[in-house]
Amino acid sequence: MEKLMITGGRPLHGTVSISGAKNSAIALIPAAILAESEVILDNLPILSDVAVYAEILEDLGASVSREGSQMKIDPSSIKSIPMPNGSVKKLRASYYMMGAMLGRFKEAMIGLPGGCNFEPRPIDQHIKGFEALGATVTNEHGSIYLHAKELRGAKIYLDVSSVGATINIMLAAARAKGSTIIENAAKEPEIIDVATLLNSMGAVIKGAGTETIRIEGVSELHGCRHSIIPDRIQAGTYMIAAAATRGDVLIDNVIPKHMEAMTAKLLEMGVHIEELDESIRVVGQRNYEAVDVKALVYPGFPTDLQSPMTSLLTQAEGVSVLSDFVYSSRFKHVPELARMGAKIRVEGRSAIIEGSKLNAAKVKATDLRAGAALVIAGLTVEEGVTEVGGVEFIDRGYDNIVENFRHLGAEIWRETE
Ligand SMILES: CC(=O)N[C@H]1[C@@H](OP(=O)(O)OP(=O)(O)OC[C@H]2O[C@@H](n3ccc(=O)[nH]c3=O)[C@H](O)[C@@H]2O)O[C@H](CO)[C@@H](O)[C@@H]1O
Ligand SMILES: C=C(OP(=O)(O)O)C(=O)O
Repeated sequence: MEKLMITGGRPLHGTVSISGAKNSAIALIPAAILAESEVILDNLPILSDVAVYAEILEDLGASVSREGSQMKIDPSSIKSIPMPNGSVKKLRASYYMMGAMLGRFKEAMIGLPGGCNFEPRPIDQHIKGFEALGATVTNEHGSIYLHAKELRGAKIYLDVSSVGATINIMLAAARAKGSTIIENAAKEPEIIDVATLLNSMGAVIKGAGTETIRIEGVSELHGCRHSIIPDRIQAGTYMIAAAATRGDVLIDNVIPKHMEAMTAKLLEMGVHIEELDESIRVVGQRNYEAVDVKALVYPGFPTDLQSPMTSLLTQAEGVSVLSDFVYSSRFKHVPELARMGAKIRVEGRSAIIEGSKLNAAKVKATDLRAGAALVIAGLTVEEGVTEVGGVEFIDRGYDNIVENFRHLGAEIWRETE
């Protein structure tokens, strides 16, 4: 097991280039199995979740090769094989194999997904969508069995605008007979990215990025080449780290429009921000104002930046209230930050954060973004060494995190426990 060691107190300076988005990559890779020929993905991040997804496809007989940030997937010899255990248990997004296999083979057997379990994460809306398309879905001994004689387009109203359910239904509906309409669809940029790939493969999808998505099913999809959008959550994490260390960092290869909720909150706190075409410069200040943050679905403040933001708010003067309206109890980072001297109490779906100086401590990440929060907290500590365990969670979602922070002047390194 590895841990990160951090000697903080150094303002971050320089430029960091953001890789492709995890939450796009791990939907685009399964989407590729809907094609009959090779799909090439560019700007792929180097993450453990991506490596695990490549394994899943290889286990099914696809040919997958990777060179740097490019992955070539030839799904022509893929087979329908049950996947009750193994790699599918290692990540959350293995649920996309349900929609992709259903679209391609009209059947699938997949173990319930793993990944970050900061609270119960139901998949009832995914199942409701598959059933509406004509599939029979059963849950037996921890695996989901899906089968359809034929997939037929349907009108599906999502009770919650779920990212995963929206994408999963798009995957299955792309090769169903007739039209599908998803109402109350999620609007996250990664959904547009998946629709763009599917349309380049020959699918007919309109409205991705709005609450109504229309899909005209087609009988066959072909290979194509696609470049993945930048990771807005990694970008937001570096913006927060720059502000927290009172540094001056240019975050490059971002889509500033995707960062609006983050940028607005930093400006409200008193952080200096310059927005350029494909980059954002964050200049930290000595004093920050306490603010209230509400994590919501896109274009609201992202829940995935809620934990890193908690660490920054410990550096503000006064009391901030951070509420998560997507995941009501995503606060496993709070007791760990408390070990570092943070004054935070959780009430219902809110964390109430009082500004305070943090101290070095031995802490443990229990999920990906909790890990990012602890690294940021460690970077602000002026004396001593902070030890962050649970690095395997951080490696799920941060491409080259140690090298990137070192390049920005941080003293951070890996050690084996
Ligand atoms: C692989 C991936 O892209 N993960 C992201 C995706 O997760 P994921 O797709 O799992 O998250 P959802 O958008 O589905 O979840 C949003 C909310 O809907 C609820 N819900 C969801 C599905 C369902 O069938 N029933 C239900 O009740 C969830 O419990 C949660 O409260 O979006 C989340 C919210 O932006 C992010 O935190 C994750 O990083
Ligand atoms: C929760 C996250 O990811 P996943 O849904 O893949 O667990 C995340 O990226 O913060």
